[in-house]
Amino acid sequence: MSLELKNVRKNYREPNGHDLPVLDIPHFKLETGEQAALVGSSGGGKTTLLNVISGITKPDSGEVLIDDIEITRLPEAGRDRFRAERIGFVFQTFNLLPAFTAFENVLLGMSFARGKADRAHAKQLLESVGLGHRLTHKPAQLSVGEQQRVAIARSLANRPSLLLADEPTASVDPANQETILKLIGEICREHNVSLLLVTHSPEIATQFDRTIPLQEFNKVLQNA
Ligand SMILES: Nc1ncnc2c1ncn2[C@@H]1O[C@H](COP(=O)(O)OP(=O)(O)OP(=O)(O)O)[C@@H](O)[C@H]1O
Repeated sequence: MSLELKNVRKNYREPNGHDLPVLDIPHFKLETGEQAALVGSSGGGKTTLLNVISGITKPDSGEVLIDDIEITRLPEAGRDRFRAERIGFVFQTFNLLPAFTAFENVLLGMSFARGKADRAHAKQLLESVGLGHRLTHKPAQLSVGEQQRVAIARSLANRPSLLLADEPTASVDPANQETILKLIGEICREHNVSLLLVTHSPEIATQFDRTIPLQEFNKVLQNA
């Protein structure tokens, strides 16, 4: 899946009524199958950018094109459907459902968009993140690194073509960070998924094909 942003701007309204510019992106492109890490400091607009790309937040102006479909033109329900069917997410806090097993968490990730759960695919995903022997464990019975691996398996449950990862190793201890990053990279390659990862850590970013400082293409940060 290719992703392109053109002249995307987003301001927030501050409690005092002033506008707070967060994004002003003349152009950004992620090619099909590419893996890129965006690096930016806290408050630089990383989460806002991911929300704009996935259609959760509408920019004030500009275009977001995914495989040449202008998602910024879709109505909210259309953006929700597009996101559910085509985009996977990995979060800093894993957002697993505590009452369900690893296997059920992955199954639940797929049922919303596709209408039917593919049990064999869920099992295969958990096996490919090294958790074939932990299918019936609940999140509290898994280590933190294993929980993140379940979340990675779940993020690909709907066979998305773009994976957005927001600080995916922030809750994982340093020894496991590299393993998790490698795993995300490998599983995206294996399933032909484009990857956009955001992080505040330049060290994490260097592990990907392309490292892009947010300030390089977000003019708000250049003018700050
Ligand atoms: N709904 C909102 N209303 C007003 N201001 C907001 C809103 N959401 C975010 N902001 C502000 O916009 C800026 C960018 O926020 P954002 O969450 O995108 O940054 P970030 O780079 O993801 O930060 P962090 O790494 O700390 O999570 C911050 O200064 C934040 O305070």
